[in-house]
Amino acid sequence: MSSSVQAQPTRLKLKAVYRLIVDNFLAASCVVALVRLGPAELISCLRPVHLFFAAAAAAVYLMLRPRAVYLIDYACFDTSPLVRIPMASFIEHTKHTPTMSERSVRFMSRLLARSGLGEETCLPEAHHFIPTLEYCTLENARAEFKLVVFSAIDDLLAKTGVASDSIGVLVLNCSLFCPTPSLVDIIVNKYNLRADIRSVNLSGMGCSAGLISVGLARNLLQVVPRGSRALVVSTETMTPNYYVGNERAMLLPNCLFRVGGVAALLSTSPANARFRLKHVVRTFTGADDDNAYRCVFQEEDEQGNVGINLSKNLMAIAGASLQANITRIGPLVLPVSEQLLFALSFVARKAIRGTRIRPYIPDFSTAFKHLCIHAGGRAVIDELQKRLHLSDEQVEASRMTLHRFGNTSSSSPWYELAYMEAKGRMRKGHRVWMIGFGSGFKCNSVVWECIQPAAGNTHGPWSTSIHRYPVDIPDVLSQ
Ligand SMILES: CC(C)(COP(=O)(O)OP(=O)(O)OC[C@H]1O[C@@H](n2cnc3c(N)ncnc32)[C@H](O)[C@@H]1OP(=O)(O)O)[C@@H](O)C(=O)NCCC(=O)NCCSC(=O)CC(=O)O
Repeated sequence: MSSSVQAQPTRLKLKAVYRLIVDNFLAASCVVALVRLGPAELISCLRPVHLFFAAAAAAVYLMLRPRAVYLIDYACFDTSPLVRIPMASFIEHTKHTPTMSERSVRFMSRLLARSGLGEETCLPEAHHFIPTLEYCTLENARAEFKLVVFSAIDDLLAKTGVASDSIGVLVLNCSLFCPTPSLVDIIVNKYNLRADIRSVNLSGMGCSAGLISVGLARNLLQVVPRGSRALVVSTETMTPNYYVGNERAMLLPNCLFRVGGVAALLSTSPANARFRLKHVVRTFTGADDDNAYRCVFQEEDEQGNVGINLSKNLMAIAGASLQANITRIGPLVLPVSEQLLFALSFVARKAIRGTRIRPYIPDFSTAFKHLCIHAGGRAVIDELQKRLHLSDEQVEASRMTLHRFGNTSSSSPWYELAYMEAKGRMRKGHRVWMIGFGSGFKCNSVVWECIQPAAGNTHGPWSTSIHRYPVDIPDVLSQ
């Protein structure tokens, strides 16, 4: 025991030296070569043709490279205490739902105690009435959507001082509510947006769609006039999604999903921008794997009650899809030293079959300062923490967001970003990794680099509660 504790600092020191050497190898070799050549010899080596090709290559690169995209700002829906659902109220409420058995009520009560959700998460107004299903109307669903999304957009426009008629692109994702006219039409109508706006409404794409929206907005910004603005809205409308049957896998979403939403403003102009978009990486594992495809599945139970069936395999599938995602994002973000170790372990595992060489898990703290992992559920965060060898601090924003807001679907990484900012932990140059998971099965990543941290925690979803966080979250709440 004591020798392993002593070995730990030595190993860390050795790793630091290894990184220093490997990560600076190329730069150091260039400097040595230049010093050995000397300036006179260097100039004599250069011919006009070299300069011509260098200038031509630079010109082609400048013309063809994609435009940089910036995040001007974002605003998360600040959930109102009026629609708060303490656990006791939730359980009391389900007891009055005649189609739910006593066994189901006990099951949900047990799940809630272990879910990692706190007492301040919010459900839409309709879910506070009995019998709930009678209030889950189209009109109430639209009202919930408008409350969440208009509040977030109003905050965003007020924060940025941007006029709504300067928005040229609108991308919205909401998985389970897809009325006609569409949700983007509701926004265009309310804010009197331009007649030539390029608008896209994504539905049925699950919790990872918020990051798909960011990627889509980035792509659309490449083909509209330079400096245009894109409004990205991510939300889930809970009103029509109250499951009243007794299938355990379909009762789970009732316990986990809560109200939330975000509006974010992107642009190809860096003016007043707070973050720069570095990478968007999408991976999809549902093509040849029915388990992955079906692991978040909307369906009817035997009594015809519609709900979302969450498979018990979800954690394993999320882990595998994360593996696919980091294999693609790793080379884009990790320093050479980490990539080399990853490649060596990969080759060793392939070459020496039958031996138990564990795959090398890169140290992502060398690439990112902050992680925003979709707050899908306690077990999902546990799985990711284990897979990526993350510290408690690295998953703090995710656990605290789950505790304070519940699983708000595609907007959850934004509540986590807001958490980090409200804590005053963001600095210029810090890199943020947002990871989203969702039905399909998809794992998507977005990387931001901070240009300008938030001025303070006077406004936003955490403004009234951040002083109470982080909180200790026991495995099981005493009941
Ligand atoms: C709900 C939990 C907090 C419960 O934690 P526990 O430590 O108690 O876990 P556990 O596995 O022992 O589960 C407790 C009891 O619930 C049952 N149970 C758990 N998961 C179940 C499931 N999917 N279907 C049916 N039953 C299930 C177990 O059998 C057990 O019952 P018994 O005790 O009788 O044996 C955790 O399982 C969790 O976080 N699960 C992940 C939730 C999830 O899938 N989130 C992703 C949402 S989808 C998403 O975010 C993306 C998208 O929608 O696109």
